[in-house]
Amino acid sequence: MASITLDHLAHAYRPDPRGPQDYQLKEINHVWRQGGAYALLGPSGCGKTTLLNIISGLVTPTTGRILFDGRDVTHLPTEARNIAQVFQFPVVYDTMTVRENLAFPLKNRHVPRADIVRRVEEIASRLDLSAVLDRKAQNLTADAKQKISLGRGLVRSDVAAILFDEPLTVIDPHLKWQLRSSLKELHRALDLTMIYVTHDQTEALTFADTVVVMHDGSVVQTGSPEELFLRPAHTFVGHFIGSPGMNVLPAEVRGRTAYIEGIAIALPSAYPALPPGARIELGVRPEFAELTRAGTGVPVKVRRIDDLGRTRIARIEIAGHAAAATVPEGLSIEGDAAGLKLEPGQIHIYADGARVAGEGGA
Ligand SMILES: Nc1ncnc2c1ncn2[C@@H]1O[C@H](COP(=O)(O)OP(=O)(O)OP(=O)(O)O)[C@@H](O)[C@H]1O
Repeated sequence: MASITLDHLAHAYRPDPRGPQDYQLKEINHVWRQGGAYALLGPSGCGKTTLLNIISGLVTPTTGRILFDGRDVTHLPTEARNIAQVFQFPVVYDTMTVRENLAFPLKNRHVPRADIVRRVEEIASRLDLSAVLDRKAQNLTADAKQKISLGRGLVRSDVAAILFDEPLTVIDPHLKWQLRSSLKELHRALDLTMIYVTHDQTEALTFADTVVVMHDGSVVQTGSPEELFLRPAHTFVGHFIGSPGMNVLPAEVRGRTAYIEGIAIALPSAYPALPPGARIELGVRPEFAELTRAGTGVPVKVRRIDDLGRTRIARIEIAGHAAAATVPEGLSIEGDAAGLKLEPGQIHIYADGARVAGEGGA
């Protein structure tokens, strides 16, 4: 196990980068704490795999350093980094049994036989593979093969970190939730540093204690699932996390009031430090925006109401801008006119996408 430090790390695939636009990974400074459960979350093409490959040694960064427990490994090859990796698609030896597959990484490192037996059985049991331990891998389903790949990643106790690159892509949907919780339990039991790359917020939020959100080659926020939900540092995080995502509306802010096309919304704090000329937006999650009767709160137009089972979500317009709100139990709306009540402490103000802290709040 190790803590992994990314020190002023940046990467451009072209050999002669001329400016920020040439970098697929913009400068990152981050410490992956020893024993932490991390997710690296972001849409396709944001740079997740590039960063993972820099950590594992498959890609050498254009600038910056990578340190394992303070030791500079930037120019060390993968084999010298003691990293385990699990990829999207199974990497198993078909002609070996499940037991032999799981034991392989340990045998290679001359781990004592008794330790191999114990560890293989522990990992097999946690991944529900005990019943097939003596079967050849080739006859197993794609799900079982991917579980073997996960097991091969998890079986070593001496690795600096385990990197998972979208490991549940090929797994049948009904098994996914089960494996997600198995991985979480495995993390608790094995005390290893785990970095889980995904574009799926549910996978990231259920697995990780700390989620690193990437957008367009940059880390836009690092925080607990709760922080990402309650205080999105960037409008992208607000959109990307949550279902539906945060409402982001163009606004003007004067004193403790925001105006959306002239409609006043009271704010809990003032924002004297908003940069002049910046694009100002108000962000509020649908969970903190409640539909009310027409004539109360902010006037809105209701486009439709979606019944999601446990909750109802109204698709609304605020001064012509699309938004979503929660419909409280028992509220019935006649026609398309309604009101909107916002929870003041859950309103955020953004300048050019970045959250601005208010001043003098309650
Ligand atoms: N070998 C390469 N040469 C040039 N550009 C590359 C190379 N590999 C990736 N890129 C580019 O770098 C950017 C980041 O890609 P990367 O694969 O790291 O993103 P990602 O978030 O992992 O996406 P995905 O989930 O689709 O793999 C993309 O614009 C991609 O086209």
